[in-house]
Amino acid sequence: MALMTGEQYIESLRRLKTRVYMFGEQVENWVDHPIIRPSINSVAMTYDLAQDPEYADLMTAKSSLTGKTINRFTHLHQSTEDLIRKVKMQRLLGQKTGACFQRCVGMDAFNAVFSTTYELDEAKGTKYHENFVKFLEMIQDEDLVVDGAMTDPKGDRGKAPHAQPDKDLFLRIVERRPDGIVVRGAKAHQTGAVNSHWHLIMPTIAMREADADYAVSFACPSDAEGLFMVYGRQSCDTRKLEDPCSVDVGNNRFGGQEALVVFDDVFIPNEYVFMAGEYEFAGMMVERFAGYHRQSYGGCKVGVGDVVIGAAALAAEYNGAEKASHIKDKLIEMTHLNETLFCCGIACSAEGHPTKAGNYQIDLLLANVCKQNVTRFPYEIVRLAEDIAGGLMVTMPSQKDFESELPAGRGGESVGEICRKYFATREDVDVEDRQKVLRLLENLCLGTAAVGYRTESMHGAGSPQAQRIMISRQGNIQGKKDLARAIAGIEK
Ligand SMILES: Cc1cc2nc3c(=O)[nH]c(=O)nc-3n(C[C@H](O)[C@H](O)[C@H](O)COP(=O)(O)OP(=O)(O)OC[C@H]3O[C@@H](n4cnc5c(N)ncnc54)[C@H](O)[C@@H]3O)c2cc1C
Repeated sequence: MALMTGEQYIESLRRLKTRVYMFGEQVENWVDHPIIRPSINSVAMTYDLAQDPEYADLMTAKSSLTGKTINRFTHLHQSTEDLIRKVKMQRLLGQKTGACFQRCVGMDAFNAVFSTTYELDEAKGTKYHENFVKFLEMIQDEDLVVDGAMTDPKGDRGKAPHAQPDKDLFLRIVERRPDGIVVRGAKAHQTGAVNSHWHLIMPTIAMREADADYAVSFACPSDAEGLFMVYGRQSCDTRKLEDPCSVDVGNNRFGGQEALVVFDDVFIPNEYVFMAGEYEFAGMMVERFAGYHRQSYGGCKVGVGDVVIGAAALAAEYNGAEKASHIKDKLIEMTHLNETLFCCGIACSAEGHPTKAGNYQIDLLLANVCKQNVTRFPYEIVRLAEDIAGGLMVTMPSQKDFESELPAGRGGESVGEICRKYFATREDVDVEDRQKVLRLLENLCLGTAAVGYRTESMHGAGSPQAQRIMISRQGNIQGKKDLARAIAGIEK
């Protein structure tokens, strides 16, 4: 199989025996569950767009491993052009779904594990790179989705993994066998975990010798024995249970998803192990994955930002306020912020360079600057969108009220007629269209999609301080002091 369709992807999930819990119960048919399905639809879009000749250049690539045409989400970047196409592909997906489409974390993990295992083997004489290449060839050939799993629960943030009172708060090796390892622990906040075929696990922080059992990287199928997931709630998620087709949901087709992934003594055969105790290389893997993922946000958040800006512009138009100079200026500001993020995504890609293993890596300083801006600008874009939208975005009666035929008015007008009368704006604007756009904005600013657009912008790929540490390391203040000395005529 070269490229799957969205429908084939959804059918492939039905064949997995993935164990999922939600609201305290095991979910049997999670593929069709109204809360989960929109996130599956978002991933399906990564398949459907790859089938469309219009997007072939962005969505597909020639595999550096097999020479076959593959989905770009499984590709090892071969050039700065590849890195740029990745960011453009992510913007496209954000525009088409208005949500998190979840497949980026796996792609970022592939590229980080590929280059790190190469250098690890070079230093230690191990065979992890060979293992990883075989694994990735299978993923590319079968066009599978892989959860990129880095974040451990971490317990007491002031203590190293081995010093935690509960040793499972960082994922670790609990047994070494001749044919593989047994792992125990969990990965938290895992994007797209439930609808992934495989998980690619990486350590969450740089480690010392005492943490060697925690320096572990491996791949594992979603339905492995001992693996299960607890689905994460999102704001307003149960609206999908009330009626998945209601205008109140805001985005009926697409969404994102996170879960706690638990490894309750899972056996990993040697062929899927990519690091097992080489703690000196944990930091390299973390830094590379984080770098790629910080680049990613210069694409996906920008695409969703395009939808926020478009919705705000429509809300202004429906209100009859679109010609006001301050509204125009606010839309300009939103666009300026959004395009600044895109500039950062493109810049760190254009300044990329090859790794020893041959795939391309982004410029680390610029990727961290990109993500640092992402921790701020979507919040300002959302603030301006809420300003333009007006209060009805959060006070609007339900779709059921708009449809109610219950007489309420003096003259027998129904609740629905009353709602349509008082929430009408321009004569040529359908009240339902106004409802739809305000609910979409609510979804993006405060509802299920805000998980991806706001809080993931803050913490995903690392909280803001993590980028500031990298910026301080990469910023070359010493070199800048030399420049100043030279211009000022100060001798060293
Ligand atoms: C929507 C969403 C999707 C995500 N998807 C994924 C995914 O697919 N894969 C994945 O691996 N991860 C994922 N993450 C996890 C993300 O990388 C983490 O949220 C992030 O690294 C922060 O970790 P935390 O949430 O545990 O926050 P915390 O570690 O609790 O951080 C909270 C605050 O405490 C500070 N802090 C924490 N520890 C220290 C310390 N030792 N010293 C000083 N300050 C400290 C932080 O800087 C921050 O300000 C996702 C997160 C979100 C919100």
